[in-house]
Amino acid sequence: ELFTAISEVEPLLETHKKIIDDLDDYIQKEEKRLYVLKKHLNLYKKEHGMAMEDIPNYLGNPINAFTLIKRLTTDLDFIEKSIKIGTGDVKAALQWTKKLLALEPKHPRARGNVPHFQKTIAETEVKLKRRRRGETGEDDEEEDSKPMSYLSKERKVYEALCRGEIEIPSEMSRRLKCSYLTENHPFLKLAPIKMEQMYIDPDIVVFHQVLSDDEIEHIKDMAKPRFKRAVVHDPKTGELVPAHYRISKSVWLKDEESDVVSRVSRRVADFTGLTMDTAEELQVVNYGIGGHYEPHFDFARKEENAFKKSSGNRIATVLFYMSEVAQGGATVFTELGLSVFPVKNAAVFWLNLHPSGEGDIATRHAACPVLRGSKWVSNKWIHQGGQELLKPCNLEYQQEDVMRKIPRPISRTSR
Ligand SMILES: O=C(O)CCC(=O)C(=O)O
Ligand SMILES: [Fe+2]
Repeated sequence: ELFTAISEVEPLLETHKKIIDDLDDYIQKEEKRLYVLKKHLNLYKKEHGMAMEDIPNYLGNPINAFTLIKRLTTDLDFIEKSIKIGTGDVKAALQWTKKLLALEPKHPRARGNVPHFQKTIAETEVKLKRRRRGETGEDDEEEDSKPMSYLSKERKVYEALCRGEIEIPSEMSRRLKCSYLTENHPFLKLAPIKMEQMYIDPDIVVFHQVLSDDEIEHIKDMAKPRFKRAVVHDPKTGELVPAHYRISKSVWLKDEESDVVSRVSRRVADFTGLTMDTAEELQVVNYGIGGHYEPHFDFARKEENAFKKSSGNRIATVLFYMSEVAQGGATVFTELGLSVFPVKNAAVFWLNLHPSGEGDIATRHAACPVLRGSKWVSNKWIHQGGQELLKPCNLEYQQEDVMRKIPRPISRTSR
């Protein structure tokens, strides 16, 4: 009978409508995705055309060099992701395939697809996790042992400090002084060093004009042919390894290699009042565009093996600025909210350890990415060994992980 037959077909129109809506929705999403991909393709084509017209001129512009690298790394990740989205929602596909198998357990395509979908989901999750870790610059163990909120908060502070958006409290900046350093060595009575306080407790100071242009050129010339990718101490093994969170090239120069290098060491001893007998060699570092060193401590944590073989922990850091940086490249202290922008010929100095010898976690710092230009620094890490008679110690036990209030109250007697 015609009538009954039509009544049974009628509900199919609902399915028909749903298919129209779903297809419509799918096509719209695909069109949007293709539009974004086409936009990227056109940009790639345009930039490539411009680059081929005059390659040295194109790559000589740091913005072009930087965006080329960016297009081939982070942008490509994004493109890959949006192409993958085009192949469907893998999690939903897995769910539907499982439902199909419940009805039709022997369906050969469905059975074959399940492991394939599971593999794709697992791979995507590993990639996401790796990307998250890359952002923090921490390794697995540290990431697991610290709440994510601490690291993401630090990241925000780090980025804001790099942009120069955070100022130290006015109560602190009012107390900061510039002076001539004449103590520590008779030589300084003749040629005092200009000292600028940047922060009080922990004390961070900048010594101005402590390297001459000629000395800088000499050190750079020695370093250039010997540069290697910079490394860090692996917290577990103490071995030196490359790390994604430290991007630069570096080299170590010995005092014996050149009069300039040994003169620099002597000068550090003069203006810090500390012995260089146990100090590390002079490390020279060059950061290109995008080069950086994410937040870290210069001292070894208790659980680390870094300085087991050398004379104690890194009591102090002297960081010489051997260039200005056109844009970016500040040294920032994430616990203090302090940015130090490189000034050529100057050196920034701070103590990494409390008087008790415990690591001072307020000294956590980072080198911001260079946006334009190139950044040259060199540093001298001074160790505890041999400082016993030069630096008064303190029996007060200051635990490494106890965060003292910052800014810390400044005692009257010590200032
Ligand atoms: O380059 C800088 O500004 C800081 C470098 C640094 O923190 C380091 O090498 O340990
Ligand atoms: Fe450092």
